[in-house]
Amino acid sequence: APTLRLRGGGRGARLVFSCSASSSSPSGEGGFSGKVGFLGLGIMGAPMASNLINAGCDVTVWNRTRSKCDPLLSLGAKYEPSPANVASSCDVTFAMLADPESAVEVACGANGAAQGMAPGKGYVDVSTVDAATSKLIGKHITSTGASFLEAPVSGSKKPAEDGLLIFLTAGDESLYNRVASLLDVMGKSRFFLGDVGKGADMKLVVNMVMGSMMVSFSEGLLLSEKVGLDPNTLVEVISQGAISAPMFSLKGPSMVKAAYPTAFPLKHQQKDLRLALALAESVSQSIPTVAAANELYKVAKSLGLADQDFSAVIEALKAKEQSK
Ligand SMILES: NC(=O)C1=CN([C@@H]2O[C@H](COP(=O)(O)OP(=O)(O)OC[C@H]3O[C@@H](n4cnc5c(N)ncnc54)[C@H](OP(=O)(O)O)[C@@H]3O)[C@@H](O)[C@H]2O)C=CC1
Ligand SMILES: O=CC(=O)O
Repeated sequence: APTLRLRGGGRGARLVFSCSASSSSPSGEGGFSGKVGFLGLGIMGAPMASNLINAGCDVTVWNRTRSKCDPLLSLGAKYEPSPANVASSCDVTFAMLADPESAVEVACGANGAAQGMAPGKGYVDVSTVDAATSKLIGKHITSTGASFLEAPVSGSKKPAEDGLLIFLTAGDESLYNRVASLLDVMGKSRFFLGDVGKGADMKLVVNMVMGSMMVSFSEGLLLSEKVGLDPNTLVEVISQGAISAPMFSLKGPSMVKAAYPTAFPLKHQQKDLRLALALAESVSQSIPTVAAANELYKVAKSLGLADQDFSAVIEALKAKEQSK
């Protein structure tokens, strides 16, 4: 059965954490002793790796764009020139990549992590991908004798910086227990959901709800303005009622000003909706609201908003209005 373990653990730099602590729990969890690799230093990967370094872990990093490693190297990280090199020099390697294609390339491609894997090592993929991709990566990793855990995260740039992510893990439970203290540095809670694929599925279901909520919120903001209400007042009213959500309170004020500082890139939200639609189709479930939302994110991408925050989807609605 799925288990939830809440920890007061990761608070990034605010927590003194020993990577070689040796306490253990009945589930086999203990402090992590060994070297940690981190592949992919984008919006999420960089703060997650920083928190591990600040907690005292021995971290080795790699990123396709080499310059993004520099801030981590300044904090004390080591560098290796390929995912294979990171994996072979570390005990456990995390990967935070953009999408299924990049996650597969980094894990299974030329000089990919699988080439540096061996029995006793572990690979933890924290990217948001679909179950089939995760299973493919898991197969490559475990064929080397290493262990595999998928662990996509819920929570955005700020929770990543604050060590307050929610891990949705599945796969090798021994590896889950082995890296528990590392997950607790980067997150506030963790779920172990069973076989590889269940973490990916959970993440896609959560994000399809989030993507649709953002579209609905956007429609409300525009409609309120059009009928002569102050959209800032709408944000305030929503924040006090049953549909209050941190996402609305956080992003609403800047959306009213047509500002979309990127925390969760719109292109990644659209990727998640695309993958969620395929997941629903695999079990013949109709998700018409998500399908409609996905179309709007696609329009937003075509307007050049792919790298803006996903709240910029409101601009696709505005464009529809203008083309009337
Ligand atoms: N941002 C958010 O709020 C959240 C994001 N996520 C998920 O986490 C993952 C990462 O997101 P985020 O950090 O925001 O994304 P970014 O776009 O900021 O970072 C993507 C990372 O993937 C790397 N990458 C992309 N393509 C390739 C490739 N072909 N080969 C090697 N590396 C590649 C990038 O390298 P380079 O620097 O060279 O471009 C970068 O390190 C995504 O799956 C996203 O859906 C999950 C929760 C929250
Ligand atoms: O995947 C995005 C998030 O905010 O969670």
